[in-house]
Amino acid sequence: MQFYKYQGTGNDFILIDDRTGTFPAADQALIEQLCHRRFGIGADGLILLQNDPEYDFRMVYFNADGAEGSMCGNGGRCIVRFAHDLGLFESETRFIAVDGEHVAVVREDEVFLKMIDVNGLDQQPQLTFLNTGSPHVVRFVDELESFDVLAEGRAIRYADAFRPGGTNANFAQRLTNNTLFVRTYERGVEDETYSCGTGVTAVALVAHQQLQMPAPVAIQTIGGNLRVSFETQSDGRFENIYLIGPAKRVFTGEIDL
Ligand SMILES: N[C@@H](CCC[C@H](N)C(=O)O)C(=O)O
Repeated sequence: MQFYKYQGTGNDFILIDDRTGTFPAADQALIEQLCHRRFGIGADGLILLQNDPEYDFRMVYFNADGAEGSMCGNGGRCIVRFAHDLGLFESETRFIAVDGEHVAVVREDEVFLKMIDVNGLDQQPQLTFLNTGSPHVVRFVDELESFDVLAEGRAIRYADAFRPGGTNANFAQRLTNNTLFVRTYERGVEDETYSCGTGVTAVALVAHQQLQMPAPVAIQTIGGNLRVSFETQSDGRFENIYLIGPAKRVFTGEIDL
């Protein structure tokens, strides 16, 4: 079976053209092994591109632990680039994912991915919880470079308050008027990743609400730079949220099943 490796700001994924619907998607051990960085191809997740009667394609996303995940923003940008590389659309596409419909535009190196609307933020002492397609905690810290994202992220990810599903955990530091540095502990990878698309989206919305940061918010991650644009409604809702940044094919190969 042929696979394609893509990355979006260092969040890396195995992409499979599963328009035949023959990939063994229920085999969690296989997906975990393919994502393993010693025994497999190595990736933060695996994504199937499947047919859908009403959309250009369907995105099915699995975390590196082999379980089906909630929405992946960087993976969404990568599958849009993949579908574009396969010739499924010219510049604008409409696809369906676990959290609903998405539209996206490819413009040179960048993919502009429309995210789901966000209804509100749950402000708790020292942190904020919200769902941008995946569940995210946002916490602002000083000295993010030297912050222990693994230990602090894991503690939030498994905290009683977020059981049973758990949450992803993002740590952010303001750099300029509209720029943030963000590091993320990802549920399902159970480690810090180089970037998390739904995570930086969550951070941008919280930064707008709590730090009055203007849109678009620019985000630096370990793996590169992203932008998040959005519109705010008087009732506190966020609409027309776009995650913007590069997504690239890295290599392709054969899986021995
Ligand atoms: N890397 C992703 C987030 C993927 C979802 C997450 N790990 C989960 O299932 O909670 C992104 O770019 O959004």
